[in-house]
Amino acid sequence: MSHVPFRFAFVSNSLPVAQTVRDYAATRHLPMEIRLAGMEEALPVARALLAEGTDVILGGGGTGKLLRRHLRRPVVTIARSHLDILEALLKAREHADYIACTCYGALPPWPALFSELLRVRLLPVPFTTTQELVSGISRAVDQGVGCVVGGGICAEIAQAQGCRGVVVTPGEEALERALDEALNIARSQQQDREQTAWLRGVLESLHEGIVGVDTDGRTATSNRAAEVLLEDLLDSAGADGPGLPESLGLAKALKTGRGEEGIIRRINGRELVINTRPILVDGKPRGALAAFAPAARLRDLSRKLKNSGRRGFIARHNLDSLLGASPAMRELRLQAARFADADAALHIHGESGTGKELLAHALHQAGPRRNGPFVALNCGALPDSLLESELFGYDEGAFTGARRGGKEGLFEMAQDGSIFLDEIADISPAVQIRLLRVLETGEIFRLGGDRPIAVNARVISSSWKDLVEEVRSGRFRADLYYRLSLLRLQTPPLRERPEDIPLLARHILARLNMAHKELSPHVLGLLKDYAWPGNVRELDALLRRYCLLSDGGQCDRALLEKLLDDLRATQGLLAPAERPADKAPTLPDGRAQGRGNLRERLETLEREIIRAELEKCAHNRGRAAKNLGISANTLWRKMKAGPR
Ligand SMILES: Nc1ncnc2c1ncn2[C@@H]1O[C@H](COP(=O)(O)OP(=O)(O)OP(=O)(O)O)[C@@H](O)[C@H]1O
Repeated sequence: MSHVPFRFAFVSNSLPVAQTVRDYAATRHLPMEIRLAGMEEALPVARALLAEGTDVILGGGGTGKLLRRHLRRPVVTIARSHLDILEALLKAREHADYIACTCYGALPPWPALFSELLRVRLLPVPFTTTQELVSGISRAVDQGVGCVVGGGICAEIAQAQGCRGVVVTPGEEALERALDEALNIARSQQQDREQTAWLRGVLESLHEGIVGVDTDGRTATSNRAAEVLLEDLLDSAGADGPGLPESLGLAKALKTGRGEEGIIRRINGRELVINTRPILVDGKPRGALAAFAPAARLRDLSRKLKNSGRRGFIARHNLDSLLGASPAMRELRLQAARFADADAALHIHGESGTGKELLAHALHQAGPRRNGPFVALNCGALPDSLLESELFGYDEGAFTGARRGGKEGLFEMAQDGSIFLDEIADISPAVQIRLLRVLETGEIFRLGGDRPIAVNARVISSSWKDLVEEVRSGRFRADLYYRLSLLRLQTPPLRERPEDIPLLARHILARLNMAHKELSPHVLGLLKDYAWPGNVRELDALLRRYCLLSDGGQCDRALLEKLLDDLRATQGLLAPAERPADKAPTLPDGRAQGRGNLRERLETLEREIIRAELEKCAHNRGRAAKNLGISANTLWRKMKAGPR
């Protein structure tokens, strides 16, 4: 027996009819619950059945019609066919030729026809309540009918009044039709339930809040996200909050029959972006839906999307990229981790190549803006006009050749992220003023634009020049300095932490796919002895050169010595004022100034240094060369060159 997953119930006031229905249902293996109830009790009985999980209610002619009128769920009536009525009339004719026939509701057309056909007198007894049925039958009996034909309990009522009664039981055809209909209804209800479950699943899996209202503005549906976003405006049962359809734009969608996209409203203290659409069934409005999300989340998504298409706007390094086990580097990492969270303007001071930019990336990555863009600009590399248009952007027509539609500046691009301004000490007084204004107001004006644009970017700046010194000498505005350096970090020069050199050297070789290249303790010693005015960048460059020129995996000590000598020879090319790393012996000003071009002056200076060192070492060339970190050969060569 195949299992039918539905529950049916037949509500009737007649036991024989109920038995007929149950017997027939059994032949089709359909479970059928039977409830005997008079017309007055039929409705509460049916409601209780539905509440208990009955899928479809069936009722006899009168009861069925009554239930159909009052229940919101479909009800199947087992309507007796004309054949069933004819059969009952034939049975009644055996006993009487004046017969009453009961009819629920309006008078049907068949009594006249059947009366003529069967050559009997028929008296129709219309009723809608048991009371009417009883009094109708009683009147018919008084009028002399010899038999009462009808459904349900009419036979019992007739018998109670001393008259014969014949019940019209539904025949097979009527039963078959009714049970087919009940099955169809149950199946389509199940499909509806499945569809609803899918829809609910879709609704609940959305991050957007969804609220649907009917044409009266009453909430018809909502999801969990809506409850979270609207809080007490929409309680968990989905009841309406005050004016919710208005604030969500639903009232307008209902009124105009048109939806809208991107409505921005502040509801419950939260800025929401709302899309609405009317719900039309057969072209007629049946309600409206609103889908909404917090504006902040949409901005976040759009920023991520923007960033994914913009290479170079992502911080590539984190605090672990900042190598070094020296106490100075450990302390720097610790402080950086703390400052990253502080989310205030931060200035990094340090010599060239000490990792200021790397640190800026790491600060962004470790801070609350890590999901926002990281935009970097070397301020020293650009002329004023270009620097301003890069930083602040420009409006269309700001200057000849300005791009159509204008251009977003880096401050705008860094929205909700960080902007790294390298070589900040080099910006002109004009740019300093503009930058100060941005930091003070949190707004920028594009070049040629008159509309302030709010910007929210953490400013990280850096400089190898000492900004305090720059302020003192009047080259840098003090007010801007204070704005930029609420927090300060200093990257230590490599010569102050020679213990980091082996680690850095191995890391650089590994990055060059040269991890197999050995560095003997002697070579590492040479590296540690060198002053590294160009810091880690210089170490990086030297090792690159070393890898290019040396062959095999062995440590080529001679080559490294030569490369270091070459470095020393070119060291002087950096003017001392621009090379804070170079804390080499200073000489009386007059001699340092010298004469000739820069190279000649530097050579003079170099010879002075060597001479001073030789004097210090009692003209022991080996010791002097060692102290200066060059080979004895180089020292000899440099002395031989003599003054030109
Ligand atoms: N502590 C460190 N660990 C690993 N790599 C480092 C470290 N410091 C610097 N570097 C590397 O050295 C190079 C120079 O670093 P960076 O550009 O950050 O220095 P900088 O101080 O900003 O230099 P400049 O002032 O000249 O712009 C980069 O390749 C960087 O990865």
